[in-house]
Amino acid sequence: MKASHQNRSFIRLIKPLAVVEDNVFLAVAQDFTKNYVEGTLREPITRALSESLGREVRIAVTVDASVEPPASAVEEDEAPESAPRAAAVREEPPAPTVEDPHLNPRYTFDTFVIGSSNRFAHAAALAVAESPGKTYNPLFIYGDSGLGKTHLLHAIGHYTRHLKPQTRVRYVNSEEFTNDFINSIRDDRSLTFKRTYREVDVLLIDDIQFLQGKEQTLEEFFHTFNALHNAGKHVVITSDVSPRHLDGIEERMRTRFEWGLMTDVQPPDLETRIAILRKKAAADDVAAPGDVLEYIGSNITSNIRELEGALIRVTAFAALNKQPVDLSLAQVVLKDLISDDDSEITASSIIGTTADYFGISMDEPHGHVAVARLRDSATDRHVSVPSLTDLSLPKIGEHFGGKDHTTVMYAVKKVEDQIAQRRQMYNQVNEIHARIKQQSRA
Ligand SMILES: Nc1ncnc2c1ncn2[C@@H]1O[C@H](COP(=O)(O)OP(=O)(O)OP(=O)(O)O)[C@@H](O)[C@H]1O
Repeated sequence: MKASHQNRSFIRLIKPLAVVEDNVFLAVAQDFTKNYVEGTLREPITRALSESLGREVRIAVTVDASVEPPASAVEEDEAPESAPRAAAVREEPPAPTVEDPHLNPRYTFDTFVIGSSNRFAHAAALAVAESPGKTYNPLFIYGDSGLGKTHLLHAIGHYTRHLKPQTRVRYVNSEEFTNDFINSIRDDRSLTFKRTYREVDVLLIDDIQFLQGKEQTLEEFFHTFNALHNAGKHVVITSDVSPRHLDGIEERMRTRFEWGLMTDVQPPDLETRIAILRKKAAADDVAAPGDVLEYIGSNITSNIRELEGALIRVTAFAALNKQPVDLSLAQVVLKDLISDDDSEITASSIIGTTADYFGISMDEPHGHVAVARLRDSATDRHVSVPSLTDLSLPKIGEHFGGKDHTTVMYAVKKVEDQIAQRRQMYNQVNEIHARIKQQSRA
Protein backbone atom coordinates (compact mmCIF):
# COMPACT_ATOMS: atom_id res chain seq x y z
CA MET A 1 0.00 0.00 0.00
CA LYS A 2 1.37 3.38 -0.97
CA ALA A 3 0.86 5.76 1.90
CA SER A 4 1.67 9.38 2.45
CA HIS A 5 3.97 10.41 5.22
CA GLN A 6 1.05 11.41 7.41
CA ASN A 7 -0.91 8.25 6.64
CA ARG A 8 2.05 6.10 7.59
CA SER A 9 2.23 7.92 10.88
CA PHE A 10 -1.40 7.14 11.56
CA ILE A 11 -1.03 3.53 10.50
CA ARG A 12 1.67 3.13 13.12
CA LEU A 13 -0.76 4.18 15.82
CA ILE A 14 -3.06 1.24 15.07
CA LYS A 15 -2.95 -1.94 17.07
CA PRO A 16 -4.38 -5.03 15.38
CA LEU A 17 -6.60 -6.93 17.81
CA ALA A 18 -7.94 -9.96 16.01
CA VAL A 19 -9.28 -11.43 12.81
CA VAL A 20 -12.65 -13.06 13.24
CA GLU A 21 -14.12 -14.51 10.08
CA ASP A 22 -14.15 -11.59 7.65
CA ASN A 23 -13.68 -8.91 10.25
CA VAL A 24 -10.40 -7.38 11.24
CA PHE A 25 -10.50 -5.64 14.60
CA LEU A 26 -8.21 -2.71 15.15
CA ALA A 27 -7.72 -0.55 18.20
CA VAL A 28 -6.44 2.99 18.55
CA ALA A 29 -5.98 5.16 21.60
CA GLN A 30 -7.91 8.25 20.57
CA ASP A 31 -11.21 9.19 18.93
CA PHE A 32 -9.32 11.48 16.62
CA THR A 33 -7.24 8.60 15.27
CA LYS A 34 -10.33 6.39 14.92
CA ASN A 35 -12.05 9.06 12.82
CA TYR A 36 -9.03 9.37 10.58
CA VAL A 37 -8.65 5.62 10.16
CA GLU A 38 -12.36 5.13 9.46
CA GLY A 39 -12.44 8.03 7.06
CA THR A 40 -9.31 8.58 5.06
CA LEU A 41 -7.66 5.23 5.67
CA ARG A 42 -10.57 2.79 5.57
CA GLU A 43 -10.35 2.06 1.89
CA PRO A 44 -6.55 1.57 1.55
CA ILE A 45 -6.29 -0.43 4.79
CA THR A 46 -9.20 -2.67 3.82
CA ARG A 47 -7.68 -3.24 0.40
CA ALA A 48 -4.24 -4.04 1.78
CA LEU A 49 -5.61 -6.41 4.40
CA SER A 50 -7.86 -8.17 1.91
CA GLU A 51 -4.92 -8.65 -0.42
CA SER A 52 -2.66 -10.02 2.25
CA LEU A 53 -5.32 -12.30 3.76
CA GLY A 54 -6.46 -13.48 0.34
CA ARG A 55 -10.13 -12.69 0.97
CA GLU A 56 -12.44 -9.71 1.29
CA VAL A 57 -12.41 -8.39 4.84
CA ARG A 58 -13.94 -5.45 6.70
CA ILE A 59 -12.30 -3.42 9.40
CA ALA A 60 -13.73 -2.37 12.76
CA VAL A 61 -11.95 0.26 14.78
CA THR A 62 -12.40 0.64 18.52
CA VAL A 63 -11.00 3.23 20.88
CA ASP A 64 -9.08 1.89 23.82
CA ALA A 65 -7.09 4.48 25.73
CA SER A 66 -4.73 1.85 27.06
CA VAL A 67 -3.49 1.03 23.57
CA GLU A 68 0.10 2.05 23.22
CA PRO A 69 1.32 2.60 19.71
CA PRO A 70 3.86 -0.05 18.81
CA ALA A 71 7.26 1.07 20.07
CA SER A 72 9.03 3.63 17.94
CA ALA A 73 5.79 4.32 16.12
CA VAL A 74 5.99 8.00 16.66
CA GLU A 75 9.69 8.43 17.07
CA GLU A 76 10.81 7.02 13.77
CA ASP A 77 8.54 9.10 11.72
CA GLU A 78 6.79 12.37 11.90
CA ALA A 79 3.80 12.11 14.17
CA PRO A 80 0.34 13.13 13.06
CA GLU A 81 -0.63 16.66 13.91
CA SER A 82 -2.50 15.80 17.07
CA ALA A 83 -0.17 13.13 18.40
CA PRO A 84 2.51 13.79 20.96
CA ARG A 85 5.74 14.76 19.34
CA ALA A 86 8.15 14.50 22.19
CA ALA A 87 10.98 13.34 20.00
CA ALA A 88 10.66 16.27 17.69
CA VAL A 89 10.85 18.88 20.41
CA ARG A 90 14.35 20.18 20.64
CA GLU A 91 14.05 23.29 22.77
CA GLU A 92 14.08 23.16 26.56
CA PRO A 93 10.81 21.56 27.69
CA PRO A 94 8.82 23.56 30.18
CA ALA A 95 9.27 22.71 33.83
CA PRO A 96 6.42 20.57 35.19
CA THR A 97 3.12 22.33 35.54
CA VAL A 98 0.08 21.28 37.47
CA GLU A 99 -1.79 21.20 34.17
CA ASP A 100 0.42 18.54 32.67
CA PRO A 101 0.65 15.49 34.88
CA HIS A 102 0.39 12.99 31.97
CA LEU A 103 -2.64 11.17 33.36
CA ASN A 104 -5.05 8.93 31.46
CA PRO A 105 -8.57 10.25 32.19
CA ARG A 106 -10.03 6.72 32.19
CA TYR A 107 -7.89 5.44 35.02
CA THR A 108 -9.54 6.77 38.16
CA PHE A 109 -10.58 5.28 41.49
CA ASP A 110 -14.16 5.50 40.26
CA THR A 111 -13.50 3.14 37.40
CA PHE A 112 -11.38 0.77 39.49
CA VAL A 113 -13.21 -2.32 40.75
CA ILE A 114 -12.13 -3.48 44.19
CA GLY A 115 -11.89 -7.17 45.03
CA SER A 116 -9.89 -9.34 47.37
CA SER A 117 -7.05 -9.46 44.82
CA ASN A 118 -6.40 -5.72 44.93
CA ARG A 119 -8.13 -4.45 48.09
CA PHE A 120 -4.93 -3.72 49.96
CA ALA A 121 -3.20 -2.06 47.02
CA HIS A 122 -6.28 0.07 46.42
CA ALA A 123 -6.48 1.12 50.09
CA ALA A 124 -2.81 2.05 50.13
CA ALA A 125 -3.15 4.02 46.89
CA LEU A 126 -6.14 5.88 48.27
CA ALA A 127 -4.29 6.72 51.48
CA VAL A 128 -1.40 8.14 49.49
CA ALA A 129 -3.72 10.19 47.31
CA GLU A 130 -5.43 11.61 50.38
CA SER A 131 -2.24 12.73 52.07
CA PRO A 132 0.79 12.54 49.82
CA GLY A 133 4.16 12.74 51.51
CA LYS A 134 2.79 11.46 54.80
CA THR A 135 2.33 7.70 54.98
CA TYR A 136 3.63 4.83 52.89
CA ASN A 137 6.47 6.64 51.18
CA PRO A 138 7.45 5.17 48.82
CA LEU A 139 4.46 3.05 47.92
CA PHE A 140 5.64 0.10 45.84
CA ILE A 141 2.96 -1.83 43.93
CA TYR A 142 3.96 -5.02 42.14
CA GLY A 143 2.28 -7.86 40.28
CA ASP A 144 1.89 -9.52 36.89
CA SER A 145 1.02 -7.72 33.71
CA GLY A 146 -2.48 -6.37 33.22
CA LEU A 147 -3.61 -6.42 36.84
CA GLY A 148 -4.22 -2.72 37.39
CA LYS A 149 -0.92 -1.26 38.59
CA THR A 150 -0.85 1.52 36.01
CA HIS A 151 -4.54 2.19 36.63
CA LEU A 152 -3.86 2.70 40.34
CA LEU A 153 -0.93 5.03 39.64
CA HIS A 154 -3.07 7.28 37.47
CA ALA A 155 -5.91 7.11 39.99
CA ILE A 156 -3.58 8.41 42.70
CA GLY A 157 -2.65 11.31 40.43
CA HIS A 158 -6.25 12.21 39.62
CA TYR A 159 -7.52 11.99 43.15
CA THR A 160 -4.62 13.92 44.63
CA ARG A 161 -5.30 16.74 42.21
CA HIS A 162 -9.01 16.51 42.79
CA LEU A 163 -8.49 17.05 46.52
CA LYS A 164 -5.77 19.65 46.09
CA PRO A 165 -5.65 21.04 42.58
CA GLN A 166 -2.33 22.77 43.11
CA THR A 167 -0.48 19.53 43.82
CA ARG A 168 2.26 18.98 41.26
CA VAL A 169 1.89 15.42 40.01
CA ARG A 170 3.90 13.69 37.37
CA TYR A 171 3.31 10.26 35.86
CA VAL A 172 6.12 8.68 33.88
CA ASN A 173 6.90 5.17 32.78
CA SER A 174 10.47 4.13 33.26
CA GLU A 175 11.21 4.02 29.54
CA GLU A 176 10.15 7.63 29.11
CA PHE A 177 12.25 8.49 32.13
CA THR A 178 15.23 6.77 30.51
CA ASN A 179 14.69 8.54 27.18
CA ASP A 180 14.28 11.89 28.87
CA PHE A 181 17.46 11.32 30.78
CA ILE A 182 19.46 10.29 27.72
CA ASN A 183 18.10 13.20 25.68
CA SER A 184 18.87 15.63 28.48
CA ILE A 185 22.50 14.57 28.42
CA ARG A 186 22.65 14.75 24.65
CA ASP A 187 21.05 18.19 24.53
CA ASP A 188 22.78 19.54 27.59
CA ARG A 189 19.52 19.99 29.44
CA SER A 190 20.23 18.27 32.71
CA LEU A 191 18.90 21.16 34.72
CA THR A 192 15.54 20.98 33.00
CA PHE A 193 15.51 17.23 33.51
CA LYS A 194 16.12 17.66 37.22
CA ARG A 195 13.40 20.28 37.51
CA THR A 196 10.96 18.12 35.60
CA TYR A 197 11.30 15.23 37.99
CA ARG A 198 12.29 16.88 41.23
CA GLU A 199 9.99 19.87 41.35
CA VAL A 200 6.91 17.75 41.91
CA ASP A 201 4.92 16.76 44.97
CA VAL A 202 4.04 13.29 43.72
CA LEU A 203 6.13 11.27 41.28
CA LEU A 204 4.39 8.21 39.84
CA ILE A 205 6.87 5.93 38.12
CA ASP A 206 5.60 2.92 36.21
CA ASP A 207 7.28 -0.39 35.35
CA ILE A 208 10.52 0.23 37.20
CA GLN A 209 11.76 -3.21 36.11
CA PHE A 210 12.70 -1.68 32.78
CA LEU A 211 15.46 0.28 34.52
CA GLN A 212 17.24 -2.94 35.41
CA GLY A 213 20.79 -2.93 34.14
CA LYS A 214 20.67 0.72 32.97
CA GLU A 215 23.28 1.95 35.36
CA GLN A 216 23.43 5.66 34.60
CA THR A 217 19.67 6.05 34.47
CA LEU A 218 19.35 4.12 37.70
CA GLU A 219 21.90 6.35 39.34
CA GLU A 220 19.91 9.40 38.21
CA PHE A 221 16.68 7.83 39.42
CA PHE A 222 18.32 7.09 42.75
CA HIS A 223 19.21 10.79 43.16
CA THR A 224 15.74 11.84 42.05
CA PHE A 225 14.21 9.45 44.54
CA ASN A 226 16.41 10.68 47.39
CA ALA A 227 15.80 14.33 46.58
CA LEU A 228 12.04 13.83 46.59
CA HIS A 229 11.97 11.62 49.64
CA ASN A 230 14.17 13.98 51.64
CA ALA A 231 11.90 16.87 50.72
CA GLY A 232 8.85 14.97 51.97
CA LYS A 233 7.50 14.44 48.45
CA HIS A 234 5.80 11.20 47.54
CA VAL A 235 7.10 8.52 45.20
CA VAL A 236 4.90 5.68 43.98
CA ILE A 237 6.55 2.88 42.04
CA THR A 238 5.17 -0.09 40.14
CA SER A 239 7.00 -3.18 39.00
CA ASP A 240 6.25 -6.66 37.75
CA VAL A 241 8.24 -8.15 40.64
CA SER A 242 8.86 -7.26 44.27
CA PRO A 243 11.91 -5.10 45.08
CA ARG A 244 13.98 -8.05 46.20
CA HIS A 245 13.51 -9.74 42.84
CA LEU A 246 14.60 -6.72 40.87
CA ASP A 247 17.86 -8.11 39.55
CA GLY A 248 20.20 -5.56 38.10
CA ILE A 249 19.24 -2.91 40.63
CA GLU A 250 21.67 -2.24 43.43
CA GLU A 251 20.93 -3.35 46.93
CA ARG A 252 20.98 0.26 48.27
CA MET A 253 18.11 1.14 45.94
CA ARG A 254 16.10 -1.97 46.55
CA THR A 255 16.28 -1.36 50.28
CA ARG A 256 14.98 2.14 49.81
CA PHE A 257 12.03 0.85 47.82
CA GLU A 258 11.19 -1.25 50.86
CA TRP A 259 11.23 1.74 53.24
CA GLY A 260 7.59 2.57 52.76
CA LEU A 261 4.89 0.07 51.92
CA MET A 262 4.99 -2.81 49.46
CA THR A 263 1.80 -4.32 48.20
CA ASP A 264 0.98 -6.70 45.39
CA VAL A 265 -1.96 -7.09 43.05
CA GLN A 266 -3.16 -10.60 42.27
CA PRO A 267 -5.31 -11.96 39.45
CA PRO A 268 -8.94 -11.14 40.26
CA ASP A 269 -11.44 -13.79 41.34
CA LEU A 270 -14.49 -14.58 39.20
CA GLU A 271 -16.79 -12.09 40.92
CA THR A 272 -14.32 -9.28 40.47
CA ARG A 273 -13.74 -10.22 36.84
CA ILE A 274 -17.44 -10.05 36.12
CA ALA A 275 -17.76 -6.76 38.01
CA ILE A 276 -14.91 -5.32 35.94
CA LEU A 277 -16.63 -6.41 32.73
CA ARG A 278 -19.93 -4.97 33.87
CA LYS A 279 -18.31 -1.65 34.65
CA LYS A 280 -16.45 -1.57 31.36
CA ALA A 281 -19.65 -2.36 29.43
CA ALA A 282 -21.47 0.43 31.25
CA ALA A 283 -18.63 2.90 30.67
CA ASP A 284 -18.57 2.10 26.95
CA ASP A 285 -22.35 2.14 26.84
CA VAL A 286 -22.68 -1.32 25.33
CA ALA A 287 -25.40 -3.78 26.23
CA ALA A 288 -23.88 -7.11 27.21
CA PRO A 289 -26.15 -9.60 29.01
CA GLY A 290 -25.07 -11.30 32.24
CA ASP A 291 -24.43 -14.72 30.71
CA VAL A 292 -22.02 -13.19 28.18
CA LEU A 293 -20.09 -11.41 30.92
CA GLU A 294 -20.04 -14.60 32.94
CA TYR A 295 -18.78 -16.59 29.96
CA ILE A 296 -15.93 -14.16 29.34
CA GLY A 297 -15.14 -13.81 33.05
CA SER A 298 -15.08 -17.56 33.60
CA ASN A 299 -12.74 -18.21 30.73
CA ILE A 300 -10.26 -15.36 30.79
CA THR A 301 -8.76 -15.43 34.19
CA SER A 302 -5.30 -14.06 34.55
CA ASN A 303 -5.07 -10.69 32.83
CA ILE A 304 -7.58 -7.85 33.02
CA ARG A 305 -6.31 -6.30 29.80
CA GLU A 306 -7.21 -9.53 27.99
CA LEU A 307 -10.53 -9.64 29.78
CA GLU A 308 -11.41 -6.18 28.50
CA GLY A 309 -10.04 -7.04 25.05
CA ALA A 310 -12.41 -10.01 24.82
CA LEU A 311 -15.41 -7.84 25.67
CA ILE A 312 -14.37 -5.25 23.08
CA ARG A 313 -14.05 -7.97 20.47
CA VAL A 314 -17.51 -9.37 21.13
CA THR A 315 -19.29 -6.03 21.25
CA ALA A 316 -17.45 -4.68 18.22
CA PHE A 317 -18.30 -7.81 16.24
CA ALA A 318 -21.98 -7.51 17.19
CA ALA A 319 -22.11 -3.83 16.31
CA LEU A 320 -20.43 -4.40 12.99
CA ASN A 321 -22.79 -7.19 12.03
CA LYS A 322 -25.82 -5.43 13.54
CA GLN A 323 -26.45 -8.43 15.77
CA PRO A 324 -27.37 -8.47 19.43
CA VAL A 325 -24.66 -9.43 21.90
CA ASP A 326 -25.55 -12.92 23.11
CA LEU A 327 -23.84 -16.03 24.38
CA SER A 328 -23.66 -17.91 21.10
CA LEU A 329 -22.13 -14.92 19.37
CA ALA A 330 -19.57 -14.57 22.17
CA GLN A 331 -18.67 -18.23 21.85
CA VAL A 332 -18.07 -17.90 18.12
CA VAL A 333 -16.10 -14.67 18.36
CA LEU A 334 -13.88 -15.88 21.19
CA LYS A 335 -13.41 -19.45 20.10
CA ASP A 336 -9.75 -18.96 19.28
CA LEU A 337 -9.11 -17.35 22.66
CA ILE A 338 -11.17 -19.72 24.73
CA SER A 339 -10.92 -23.40 24.16
CA ASP A 340 -11.12 -26.52 26.29
CA ASP A 341 -8.68 -28.19 24.01
CA ASP A 342 -5.23 -27.96 25.56
CA SER A 343 -3.59 -28.87 22.32
CA GLU A 344 0.12 -29.38 22.17
CA ILE A 345 2.32 -26.58 21.00
CA THR A 346 5.00 -27.83 18.66
CA ALA A 347 8.45 -26.45 18.05
CA SER A 348 7.60 -25.82 14.41
CA SER A 349 4.48 -23.86 15.29
CA ILE A 350 6.64 -21.69 17.53
CA ILE A 351 9.19 -21.03 14.79
CA GLY A 352 6.48 -20.50 12.21
CA THR A 353 4.51 -18.04 14.32
CA THR A 354 7.60 -16.12 15.36
CA ALA A 355 8.86 -15.87 11.78
CA ASP A 356 5.42 -14.81 10.66
CA TYR A 357 5.26 -12.12 13.36
CA PHE A 358 8.48 -10.59 12.09
CA GLY A 359 7.31 -10.93 8.48
CA ILE A 360 10.01 -13.39 7.49
CA SER A 361 9.29 -16.21 5.11
CA MET A 362 11.33 -19.34 5.48
CA ASP A 363 11.32 -19.66 1.69
CA GLU A 364 12.85 -16.29 1.01
CA PRO A 365 16.51 -16.06 0.08
CA HIS A 366 18.30 -15.54 3.40
CA GLY A 367 15.01 -16.31 5.11
CA HIS A 368 16.59 -19.30 6.75
CA VAL A 369 19.32 -17.09 8.25
CA ALA A 370 16.77 -14.76 9.78
CA VAL A 371 14.69 -17.68 10.96
CA ALA A 372 17.76 -19.23 12.50
CA ARG A 373 18.24 -16.04 14.48
CA LEU A 374 14.64 -16.11 15.50
CA ARG A 375 15.11 -19.64 16.67
CA ASP A 376 17.48 -18.28 19.26
CA SER A 377 14.84 -15.96 20.60
CA ALA A 378 12.16 -18.58 20.16
CA THR A 379 14.02 -20.83 22.53
CA ASP A 380 13.65 -18.33 25.30
CA ARG A 381 11.37 -19.48 28.03
CA HIS A 382 9.43 -16.23 28.03
CA VAL A 383 8.98 -16.31 24.31
CA SER A 384 7.89 -19.80 24.12
CA VAL A 385 9.32 -23.19 24.41
CA PRO A 386 10.03 -24.06 28.03
CA SER A 387 6.88 -22.38 29.29
CA LEU A 388 4.73 -23.65 26.44
CA THR A 389 5.99 -27.17 25.99
CA ASP A 390 7.40 -29.91 28.15
CA LEU A 391 10.53 -30.22 26.04
CA SER A 392 13.84 -30.37 27.89
CA LEU A 393 16.60 -27.93 26.95
CA PRO A 394 18.58 -30.54 24.95
CA LYS A 395 15.38 -31.54 23.14
CA ILE A 396 14.66 -27.90 22.35
CA GLY A 397 18.21 -27.60 20.99
CA GLU A 398 17.54 -30.55 18.69
CA HIS A 399 14.38 -29.00 17.34
CA PHE A 400 16.10 -25.70 16.76
CA GLY A 401 18.78 -26.79 14.33
CA GLY A 402 20.84 -29.17 16.43
CA LYS A 403 22.02 -26.65 19.01
CA ASP A 404 23.38 -27.92 22.29
CA HIS A 405 21.70 -27.08 25.55
CA THR A 406 24.27 -24.42 26.54
CA THR A 407 23.44 -22.49 23.37
CA VAL A 408 19.78 -22.77 24.27
CA MET A 409 20.52 -21.55 27.78
CA TYR A 410 22.53 -18.64 26.40
CA ALA A 411 19.67 -17.68 24.10
CA VAL A 412 17.25 -17.87 27.00
CA LYS A 413 19.42 -15.58 29.10
CA LYS A 414 19.98 -13.11 26.28
CA VAL A 415 16.33 -12.67 25.51
CA GLU A 416 15.45 -12.57 29.21
CA ASP A 417 17.85 -9.66 29.65
CA GLN A 418 16.34 -7.84 26.70
CA ILE A 419 12.84 -8.41 27.98
CA ALA A 420 13.81 -7.00 31.33
CA GLN A 421 15.27 -3.90 29.74
CA ARG A 422 13.01 -3.04 26.87
CA ARG A 423 9.28 -2.59 26.92
CA GLN A 424 9.14 -3.15 23.18
CA MET A 425 10.74 -6.57 23.51
CA TYR A 426 8.47 -7.40 26.41
CA ASN A 427 5.38 -6.48 24.39
CA GLN A 428 6.59 -8.38 21.35
CA VAL A 429 7.22 -11.48 23.38
CA ASN A 430 3.79 -11.31 25.00
CA GLU A 431 2.19 -10.85 21.61
CA ILE A 432 4.08 -13.77 20.04
CA HIS A 433 3.24 -15.90 23.03
CA ALA A 434 -0.45 -15.14 22.67
CA ARG A 435 -0.38 -15.85 18.93
CA ILE A 436 1.34 -19.19 19.39
CA LYS A 437 -1.30 -20.27 21.90
CA GLN A 438 -4.08 -18.92 19.73
CA GLN A 439 -2.86 -20.69 16.60
CA SER A 440 -2.33 -23.98 18.35
CA ARG A 441 -5.96 -23.86 19.45
CA ALA A 442 -7.30 -22.79 16.06
N1 LIG B 1 -9.59 -3.47 39.34
C1 LIG B 1 -9.80 -3.00 38.11
N2 LIG B 1 -10.96 -2.42 37.80
C2 LIG B 1 -11.20 -1.97 36.54
N3 LIG B 1 -10.32 -2.04 35.53
C3 LIG B 1 -9.13 -2.60 35.80
C4 LIG B 1 -8.80 -3.10 37.09
N4 LIG B 1 -7.55 -3.60 37.05
C5 LIG B 1 -7.10 -3.41 35.80
N5 LIG B 1 -8.06 -2.82 35.04
C6 LIG B 1 -7.94 -2.47 33.62
O1 LIG B 1 -7.14 -3.46 32.98
C7 LIG B 1 -6.28 -2.87 32.03
C8 LIG B 1 -4.84 -3.22 32.37
O2 LIG B 1 -4.49 -2.61 33.61
P1 LIG B 1 -3.10 -1.88 33.84
O3 LIG B 1 -2.58 -1.29 32.57
O4 LIG B 1 -3.25 -0.95 35.00
O5 LIG B 1 -2.20 -3.13 34.22
P2 LIG B 1 -0.70 -3.19 34.72
O6 LIG B 1 -0.72 -4.04 35.93
O7 LIG B 1 -0.12 -1.83 34.85
O8 LIG B 1 0.00 -3.98 33.53
P3 LIG B 1 1.51 -3.88 32.96
O9 LIG B 1 2.39 -4.47 34.01
O10 LIG B 1 1.46 -4.71 31.70
O11 LIG B 1 1.81 -2.43 32.69
C9 LIG B 1 -6.54 -1.38 32.07
O12 LIG B 1 -7.43 -1.06 31.02
C10 LIG B 1 -7.21 -1.16 33.41
O13 LIG B 1 -8.10 -0.08 33.39
